[in-house]
Amino acid sequence: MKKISILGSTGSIGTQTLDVVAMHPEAFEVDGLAAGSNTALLLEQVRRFQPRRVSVSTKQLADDIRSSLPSGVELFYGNEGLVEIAAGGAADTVVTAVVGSVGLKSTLAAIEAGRHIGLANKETLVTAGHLVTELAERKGVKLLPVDSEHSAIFQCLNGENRADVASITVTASGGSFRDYTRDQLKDVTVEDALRHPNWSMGAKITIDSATMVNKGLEVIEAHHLFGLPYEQVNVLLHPESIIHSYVEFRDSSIIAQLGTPDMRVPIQYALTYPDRWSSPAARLSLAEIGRLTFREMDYVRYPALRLAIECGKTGGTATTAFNAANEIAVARFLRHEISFLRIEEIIEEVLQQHDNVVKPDLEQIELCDAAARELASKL
Ligand SMILES: NC(=O)C1=CN([C@@H]2O[C@H](COP(=O)(O)OP(=O)(O)OC[C@H]3O[C@@H](n4cnc5c(N)ncnc54)[C@H](OP(=O)(O)O)[C@@H]3O)[C@@H](O)[C@H]2O)C=CC1
Ligand SMILES: CC(=O)[C@@H](O)[C@H](O)COP(=O)(O)O
Ligand SMILES: [Mn+2]
Repeated sequence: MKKISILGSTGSIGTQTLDVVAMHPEAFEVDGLAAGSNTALLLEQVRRFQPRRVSVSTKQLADDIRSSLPSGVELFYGNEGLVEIAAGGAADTVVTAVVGSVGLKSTLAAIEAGRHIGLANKETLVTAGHLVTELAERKGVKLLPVDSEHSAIFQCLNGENRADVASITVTASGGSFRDYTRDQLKDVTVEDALRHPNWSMGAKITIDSATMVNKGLEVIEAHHLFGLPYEQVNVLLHPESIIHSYVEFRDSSIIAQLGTPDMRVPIQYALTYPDRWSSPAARLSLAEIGRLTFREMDYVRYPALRLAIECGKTGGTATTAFNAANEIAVARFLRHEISFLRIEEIIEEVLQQHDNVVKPDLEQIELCDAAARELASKL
């Protein structure tokens, strides 16, 4: 039995992780679940998966559900609660599926405690990639990618010599507005932006996908996960999201990973690596699809992607500021406070005022994150 804990069990990745657990009850045991505020769903998950430890985002929510929990279940709350679920208990693997850099401390705590990480929470690597990867290396902990593109690259690299890698290419669907001109983006609504053509995901990542910030975060995530310089990380538009990403080797061979868009596949692979188990994901029929299409990435149409890659190349706290500004701007867009195009403007304005710290420690990252959030909230 593999014991797993999930940070963000009530979200898109969290619930799909529990789907994978439910498909293999003989193999997985749920040790801990951390949710934000969806206590109704959390209680349902507690009844079904019988974790020993749970957490919610506030003391009030913890007080609200205390009497509904079976006896013996330990209850925590707040950021300390996330850390408790990540590092306490007895999990072998922690799936990091909270959204945003709020996941950083708990991810570091899980690694410190020697837990392998099923890493969905890409913002953690964007905000403090060097801290996470260095600690994982020191602790001998595996960072197993859940993000579909990174899982694809991870699978393509299986058994390969890293020195033979010429480049990796992260594919991008183009998001909800892939066929819109920049002029047409002026009046788009939150509801339009939340309609991703291929994936059903949480609200924040769906907006990130529409601005192409998601691909920027993923380039930075790939740089940290696979230890490659930015010059060896490419992005390619691929509207069908069938080729999840690929690796080109120095002999010109390309190995790609393909599949129908279903996050249960990369989630399960992170939990069963290096083994492959059966999955209910729809089988891919290339004959039925007939044609896959690709387009050169357009960095003028998607300026936030260019900006993210520039921040990655700058290094230090530039990516921390980028991520924090984006988190605030997306939250404001989702609350209908700003327009869609204002998201990338706010990121750019925050970066213009950012004083970069090279090789920051955790405290410097937290300070930078807070400052960028404050500014992005005011702009
Ligand atoms: N969805 C997808 O297909 C993919 C997602 N990812 C990444 O995975 C991560 C999760 O995304 P997704 O599942 O879509 O997001 P969702 O918004 O669907 O879920 C987020 C989860 O985090 C919880 N949460 C939010 N804030 C807190 C907090 N302060 N304390 C504790 N828990 C909190 C939410 O709880 P509650 O709902 O109870 O408030 C929820 O369980 C993101 O980093 C995303 O970029 C990567 C690849 C694909
Ligand atoms: C499922 C997944 O991994 C998402 O990150 C997805 O890739 C979003 O798609 P695009 O950002 O390519 O639109
Ligand atoms: Mn992805």
